[in-house]
Amino acid sequence: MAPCPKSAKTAPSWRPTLVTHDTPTDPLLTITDLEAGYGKKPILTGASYDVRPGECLTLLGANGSGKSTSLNVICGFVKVTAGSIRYRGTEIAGLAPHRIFRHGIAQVSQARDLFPDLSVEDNLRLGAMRRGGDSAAQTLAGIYERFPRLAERRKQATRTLSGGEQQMVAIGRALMSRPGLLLLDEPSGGLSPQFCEEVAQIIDSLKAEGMTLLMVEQNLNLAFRAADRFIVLRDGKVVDGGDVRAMAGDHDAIVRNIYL
Ligand SMILES: Nc1ncnc2c1ncn2[C@@H]1O[C@H](COP(=O)(O)OP(=O)(O)OP(=O)(O)O)[C@@H](O)[C@H]1O
Repeated sequence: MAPCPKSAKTAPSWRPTLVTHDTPTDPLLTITDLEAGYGKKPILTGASYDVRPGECLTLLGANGSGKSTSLNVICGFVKVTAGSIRYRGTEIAGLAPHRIFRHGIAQVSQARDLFPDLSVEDNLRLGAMRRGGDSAAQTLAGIYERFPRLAERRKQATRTLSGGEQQMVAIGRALMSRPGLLLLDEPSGGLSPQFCEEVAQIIDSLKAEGMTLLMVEQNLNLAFRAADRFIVLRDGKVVDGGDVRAMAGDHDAIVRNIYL
């Protein structure tokens, strides 16, 4: 096992603020009867679920069940054909992606979507576009405290970083916007066991700081370690779900439900 990475143990100066609501139990995100797809091909066919403040909800499901599509719909990259997406009580279904981003939803996509020829710092700064000025500089300092490895490579072209380091840039860039809801699509995808552990520790620290997370993750060890609750998508609908701790480690039952 690789030594514990320094980056995940270092306490950052910036921490996400806990969201505040009129009622503490209000969901942060409420998805109701959501339908979406590509052209005439329906993918989500009436999905309903919510994400509560400060929790990590993991979307599970077989390949092609619509997990990534769900995140892309929430961000406005895939058009909603029916149903509702309410974030902090405001309807965001149908808004353009930049407006949804301004509402405080940031995504780390599977492809990471970094600008390979830009420096690490320039990629990070792009994440602060919804804000600016001194607070962006302060947040950048916090990101470097959280990821010292990126501080060392701040002037380096992003394409020259390892896959794991690029994932840190992608997560760091999303955090630069100080999101109220962070969407993570396969954060451990294609990473070595050492970086998977590092990603798991990053998620642990974000959760400890009160960040709300909606995650798609095929690595079930990571999914169940990070998640408070899970839902299972099948044929574009939610067919199962529950509290991870209540499963008391009986993850096989969930896996059977996903794949059989
Ligand atoms: N841009 C697109 N155009 C057309 N079809 C698409 C597009 N993106 C995804 N699909 C299709 O939508 C379905 C759901 O894809 P999605 O990526 O949401 O699944 P997933 O559950 O995340 O799968 P995986 O676990 O394999 O990543 C798949 O059949 C896929 O081929």
